[in-house]
Order: sequence, then C-alpha cells, then structure tokens
Amino acid sequence: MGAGKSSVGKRVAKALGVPFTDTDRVVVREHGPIPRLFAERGEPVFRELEAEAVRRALAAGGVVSLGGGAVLHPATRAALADAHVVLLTVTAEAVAGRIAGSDRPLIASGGIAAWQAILDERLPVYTELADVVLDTSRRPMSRVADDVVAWVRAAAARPDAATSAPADAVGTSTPTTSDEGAP
Ligand SMILES: Nc1ncnc2c1ncn2[C@@H]1O[C@H](COP(=O)(O)OP(=O)(O)O)[C@@H](O)[C@H]1O
Ligand SMILES: O=C(O)C1=C[C@@H](OP(=O)(O)O)[C@@H](O)[C@H](O)C1
Ligand SMILES: [Mg+2]
Repeated sequence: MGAGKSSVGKRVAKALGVPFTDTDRVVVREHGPIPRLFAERGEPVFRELEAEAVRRALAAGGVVSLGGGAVLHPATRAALADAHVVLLTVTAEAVAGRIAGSDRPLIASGGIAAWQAILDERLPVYTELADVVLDTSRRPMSRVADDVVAWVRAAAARPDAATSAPADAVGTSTPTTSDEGAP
C-alpha cells in the first residue's frame, strides 16, 4: 500500500505500449468500493474476487498492478511464476504522506503502525516472488517507471526470459535498499 504500484504500473504500460490492468480497479468496477466489500462481505471474499481479477489480468497480458495483499492467495502466487515480477518498496517515512487519509480498510484505523505490521508479515512472501526490487522512497514516479521499463527490456532480452508479459506486482516498502515496508 502506497509504494506506487498503480501509479507506476500505468506509466510502465504506456511506455511499453502494452495493456494495463490495476486489479483493484477491476474489483471495484465489478463489485463496488473496497471498503464496502471488506465491511459487508469480509476480507476472504475480497481476496477471492481479487484473485479472479488477477487471474484474468495475467492471462490477458501487459502490465498488471496488484493490490498489496493479492499475493496472500495461493493461486496468485502460483500464477506469478510465469510473470516478470517487480516489487516496489517504500520506507515508512516516505509512505506516511502517501497514505494519509487513505480509505484502505487494513490501515484505516491503525495508520502507519498497521502498515508496518502488515509489511513485516508479508515481506518474506514479497521477496520470494520478486524478480527485481526497486525502492520508490526517494524517486519520483516517472523515474521509477523508467527503471522498471529498463529492467523489463533487459529481462525480455535474456535467453531465459519468461514468456508472458511483465507484471508489475506487489509494491510496498521495506527498510533497507528497497521495500522498507511493503503492503
Ligand atoms: N515515487 C513516488 N513519489 C511520490 N509519490 C508517489 C510515488 N509513487 C506513488 N506516489 C503517490 O502515492 C500514492 C499511492 O500510490 P499508488 O500508486 O496508489 O500506490 P499503490 O498502488 O502501491 O498502493 C498516490 O497518491 C501516488 O501519487
Ligand atoms: O495490501 C492490501 O491488503 C491491500 C492493498 C490495496 O491495494 P494497494 O496495495 O494498491 O494500495 C487494496 O487491494 C486493498 O486495500 C488491500
Ligand atoms: Mg494500487
């Protein structure tokens, strides 16, 4: 949450001339606002709806920006094996302003402490899935997008390149080089 997956993914897709899907936007379009889904149907239902949106988006190809918790679903983790996975990270310090006033249900009441706790819990999964990690804390979105595009082009040129289109998955933050917090 707040690393820039949605914003950067859109720019990357434009630069590469490929389709872009933000899976949260798909879920919202098809099922309504995320806070309402969490409140009325619960997080497990949201995760199933999200996983289905991710499945379709990855099958369609192009750049796919996931919600930070999408990798909690085993089907999504499995599907990402065939994609180029970019983990965007951000420090707690840098993300604070980005998520201020956010309606994301998992941090609506707990703020940055909740964000950090979620990141700490998920970080092993994020790093396991990531093919590359880029920190966004001190770089404008356009520069982050440039870095992703360069990495994708280099990855596509490698002989062992994955066959599917790039996926701008995950994104959050952690405390060292990159993800200083990841949700
Ligand atoms: N590199 C960046 N520098 C400054 N602000 C950023 C950066 N990337 C994203 N943002 C801002 O942070 C907020 C969250 O970005 P978003 O793309 O929705 O993140 P995510 O999809 O990872 O939750 C947005 O207001 C966006 O404009
Ligand atoms: O990390 C999470 O569990 C979530 C992240 C959100 O997406 P972003 O990571 O794009 O903010 C959104 O899917 C939902 O609020 C749950
Ligand atoms: Mg997003």
